[in-house]
Amino acid sequence: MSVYITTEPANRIVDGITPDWIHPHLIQSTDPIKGRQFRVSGPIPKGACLLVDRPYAIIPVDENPDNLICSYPACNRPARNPERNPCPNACLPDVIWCSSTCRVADQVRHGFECTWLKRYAGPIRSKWSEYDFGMLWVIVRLLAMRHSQLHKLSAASGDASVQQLKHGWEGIDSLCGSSDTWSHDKVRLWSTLVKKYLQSSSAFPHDMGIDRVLHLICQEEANSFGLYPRETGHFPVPKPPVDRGEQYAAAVYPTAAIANHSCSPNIIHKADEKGRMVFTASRDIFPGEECCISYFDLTQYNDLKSRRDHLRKSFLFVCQCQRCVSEEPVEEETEWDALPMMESL
Ligand SMILES: C[S@@+](CC[C@H](N)C(=O)[O-])C[C@H]1O[C@@H](n2cnc3c(N)ncnc32)[C@H](O)[C@@H]1O
Repeated sequence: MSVYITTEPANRIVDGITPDWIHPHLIQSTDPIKGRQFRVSGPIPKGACLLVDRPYAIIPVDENPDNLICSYPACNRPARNPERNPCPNACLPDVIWCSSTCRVADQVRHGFECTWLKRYAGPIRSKWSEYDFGMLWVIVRLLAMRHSQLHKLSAASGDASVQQLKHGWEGIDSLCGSSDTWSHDKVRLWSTLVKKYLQSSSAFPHDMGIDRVLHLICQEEANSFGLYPRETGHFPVPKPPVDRGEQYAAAVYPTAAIANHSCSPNIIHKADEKGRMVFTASRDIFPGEECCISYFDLTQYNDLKSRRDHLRKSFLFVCQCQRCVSEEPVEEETEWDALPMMESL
């Protein structure tokens, strides 16, 4: 196993980003091909928790009412109890709080998305697709969260604990993703959707230009996580294989998004009861090693071609993880002696 020793200080990772828990040995560095990455500066035993990151935006994607989650970001628990509260403005049945306390505490953030949801959710779902609606709603929730953070900052300027809140948006701002990565057709579609539904207006009052919102979509598409009932990333795949189940939510995490993919990951990931993304070491990890998750369910794709094809199609990159690189067919060396001699001119 190759081990890369980094000299970066362990606290570098918290620059501008404040997850709920980050292991002191988890650091951020940069790979020339993959971009930002997680490494460890000290040994990590199997089973250790490396990261607990709060979603900056989360939406339910499952129509099953049992899978709806409380909209208040400080809660985000499954809202299964009979006392759950819908929006008084009836903006969208998927918007629910687990209690009136959460609904009241979430007024500023939800107020930002409520009119937009009421006006556009139905038309977008019927004219475009459920996927397009979900993507736009995540963008609206990212901007709603930013709006509520700015609101809290201005209401309590000078309070150090509140100052930390601004870091969440800085994490979102620094996510990778650009329109060059995506096909012209995709970018044209997103551009149409932005102009039609996400321009600043009385229904959606934000301070960003069309190009910045389009860029935010590119970032969201490259970095959002699906949430599943079971863990992703056990490797080697257990026998018999256990899949991760049906997706129930989608979310964007400012810090967890730094994790690159590997087809032989050393981290398993799963959201906890509050929608927070939890990274756990699936084996001992040595100082200097990169920490990777698996972006897909490893029980579904086995050989090099199917893994790389899936990643190229769904995530638009050619996987350069250790497993893929080691499984690449070795190019046969030309046996010059076996070739007929060429006549020289
Ligand atoms: C969620 S981001 C991960 C963090 C990213 N490296 C950054 O700089 O912010 C996903 C992007 O990282 C890169 N990436 C992740 N895993 C990779 C891998 N196994 N091989 C090549 N590129 C990878 C790809 O550019 C991909 O679009």
